Amino acid sequence: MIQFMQVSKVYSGGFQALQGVSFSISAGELVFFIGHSGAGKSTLLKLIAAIERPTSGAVRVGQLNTGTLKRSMVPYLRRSLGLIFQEQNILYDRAVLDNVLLPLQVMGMESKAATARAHAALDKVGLLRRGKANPVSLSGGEKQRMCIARAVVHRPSVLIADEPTANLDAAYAQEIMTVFRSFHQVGVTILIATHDLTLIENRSRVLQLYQGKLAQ
Ligand SMILES: Nc1ncnc2c1ncn2[C@@H]1O[C@H](COP(=O)(O)OP(=O)(O)OP(=O)(O)O)[C@@H](O)[C@H]1O
Repeated sequence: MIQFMQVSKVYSGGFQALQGVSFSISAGELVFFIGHSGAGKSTLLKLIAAIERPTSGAVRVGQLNTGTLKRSMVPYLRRSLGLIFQEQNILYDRAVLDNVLLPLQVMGMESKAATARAHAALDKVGLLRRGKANPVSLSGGEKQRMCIARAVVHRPSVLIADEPTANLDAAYAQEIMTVFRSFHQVGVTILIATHDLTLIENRSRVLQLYQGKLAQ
């Protein structure tokens, strides 16, 4: 359901971040992307979400070609995706619940249904009782779980996380992985870029990037 066909990405300054990358991921897989800093992991995830566009080759997500997708269709693509990127965009002037509600409000969901969904999302990440708290009062691990709740509140079929455990100690990192595994168990496709090899279980699928190319 996610397919990269000979994908290359050259940024406007001329830097080649990805070169001839091809792979496919089936619905319901859990895949880790690893590789050195600057290997192209974030770029690859951004191409899936049409945050960046490929310079050549094709990226398919379901029926959509994200490289050629019209701007007006990008929200439609994003509805099937939950995004957890390093720039977290947490709103510190709003409560945890309101941060999680935001994507549903943007989608125009009616308030009662949206609140029920947001509570359910907070429950899944173990933060139901922190809904009224200000995000400032959350620990690093709790903030990251709030971001996961916000990313899944619209029930995406694919969850994309870029370094979701960066800056977290080992216990918090394992908590975050437990949350991801629980979504994986109910059929969500999970893509995680990480430097932290301890997150990866033996049976997991791992795609390694080296200088913009997929290592074989
Ligand atoms: N918007 C941009 N403009 C120009 N160059 C960029 C841009 N974004 C990323 N790059 C460059 O592309 C290369 C790949 O970056 P990317 O963020 O995809 O790597 P990464 O594997 O995710 O690295 P890290 O693990 O450090 O996050 C880097 O050398 C980076 O400097």
